[in-house]
Amino acid sequence: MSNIPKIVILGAGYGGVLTALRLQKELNYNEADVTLVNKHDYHYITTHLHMPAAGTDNPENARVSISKLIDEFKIDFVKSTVVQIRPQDKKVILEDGTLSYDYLVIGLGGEPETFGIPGLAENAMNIRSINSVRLIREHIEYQFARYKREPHRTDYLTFIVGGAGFTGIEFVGELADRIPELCKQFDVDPSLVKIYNIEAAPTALPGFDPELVQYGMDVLQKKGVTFRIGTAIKECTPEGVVVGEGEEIKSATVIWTGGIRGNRLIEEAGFETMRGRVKVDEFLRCPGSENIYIVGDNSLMFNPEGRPYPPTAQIAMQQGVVCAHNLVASIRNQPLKTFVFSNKGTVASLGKGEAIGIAFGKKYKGRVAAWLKKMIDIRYLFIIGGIPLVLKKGKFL
Ligand SMILES: Cc1cc2nc3c(=O)[nH]c(=O)nc-3n(C[C@H](O)[C@H](O)[C@H](O)COP(=O)(O)OP(=O)(O)OC[C@H]3O[C@@H](n4cnc5c(N)ncnc54)[C@H](O)[C@@H]3O)c2cc1C
Repeated sequence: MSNIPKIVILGAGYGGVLTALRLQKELNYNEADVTLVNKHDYHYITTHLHMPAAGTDNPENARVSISKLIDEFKIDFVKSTVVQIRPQDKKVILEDGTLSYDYLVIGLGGEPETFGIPGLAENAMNIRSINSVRLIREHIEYQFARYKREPHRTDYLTFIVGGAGFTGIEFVGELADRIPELCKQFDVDPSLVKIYNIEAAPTALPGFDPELVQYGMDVLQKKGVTFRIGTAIKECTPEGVVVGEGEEIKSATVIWTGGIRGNRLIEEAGFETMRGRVKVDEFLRCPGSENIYIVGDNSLMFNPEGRPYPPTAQIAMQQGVVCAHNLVASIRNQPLKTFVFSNKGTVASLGKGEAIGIAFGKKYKGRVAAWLKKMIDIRYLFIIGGIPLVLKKGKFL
C-alpha cells in the first residue's frame, strides 16, 4: 500500500474547485493523491443562476464541465453523491462506494433554510442548482400556458419571491425583464402579471448601503415588482402564502430565497454546528479534527466585530486558496497560514443593464455597476478556466 497521503475534496463548488485547482498547481508529483467528489460532472456558477431561473439566459451558460477545469492526470474526479461522512473511520460513504482519506475538505455548499415556516419546504422552489433552475424556468412558462386555458385563474400569473436578500433581488430583476417577452409569446395582458417580493426584515438587502437599497427598489418597482417589506411569510400552501396577520396571497409560484444553512451531512457526521455550519479555526480546520478542512457555505467564520461573514462565493474562493496552501504545508510539516478575508465588495444585479454595488470602498449604481458585475463574473471564469473559458461562457453584453 502506498504511503502517499490521500486528500479527498467533497463538492466542486467555489470552495472545492479553488482548493483542487490550487493543489494541482502546488503539489509536487507523488506528494499526495487528490480526489474530488461531486454529484454532477459539472461545476455550476451559482452567481448566474438567477438568470436561467427567470429564463433570461440558458442554464448551459451557468455550468462548466469539471473535466475542462481540472487536470485528470493530477486529480481523480469521482462523480457521485456523498451520503455519509465518517470522521471516526476517516471514510466517506458515497451512494456507490467508499473513500478513505488522510485529509478531508468539505465544500458541499448550503441548503435552503426555511426557519420552520410551515409548508415552505414542500411548496416552494429554490434557486440552488442547474436542476432547480430548469424546473423554475419551465414552471414559469407553464403558468402562462395554463392561464390561457383557465383565464379566471389569475393566481397562475402571480409570482411570489420570499426573501429580498441578494438572490431574491437579483431574481426579481431578471423575472421582471422576462415577463414582457412571456406576455407577448402567450398573448397575455401584462397588467395581469404580479411579482411580489416579500421580506420579513425591515428593509430589502439587510445590512447593505441604504441609499443603494432605495435606488435598487425604485428600479425594480418601476419594472413592476411589488415589495412587501417587514412582512413575514407565516405559511406556504399549494395555493400561495399567508403573510402578516393572516392575509392570503394566492399564487401558483412561490420561490424561497430567504435563508441558507449548511449541509445536513455535516450535522449527521457529529460535528458541532450552527445551522449546519461549522465554526472553523483560523486555518479553516474543524475543531478537534485537524485533518478536516471546511470551506464555503459549510464553514462559519466571524469578522473582527464578532459578526458572522455571510456565505458568499467570494469568501469560498479565498478559503479554497488558503485551504490548499495549508494542506500542502501540513504534508510538508511547514507552518499553516491564517485565513484573513479580504472583502472586494458586493454587486447585485437588478436585471439587464442595472445593478447596485460597493467595490473598493466606492458606491456604484446603474450601468457602471452592471458592467462591474460582468467584470466580476469574467474574472471568476478566468481564475478557474483561463481565457478559453472566458471566451466560451463570458457575457460581455
Ligand atoms: C442565485 C444566487 C446568486 C448568488 N450571487 C452571489 C454573488 O453575486 N456573489 C457572491 O459572492 N455569492 C453569491 N451567491 C452565494 C454563492 O453562490 C455561495 O456562497 C457559494 O456557491 C458557496 O460555495 P461552496 O463552495 O460552499 O458551495 P457551492 O458552490 O454551493 O457548491 C457545492 C457543490 O457540492 C455539490 N454537492 C452538494 N451536495 C453533494 C453531495 N451530497 N454529494 C456530492 N456533491 C454534492 C454540489 O453539486 C455543488 O457542486 C449566490 C448564490 C445564489 C444561489
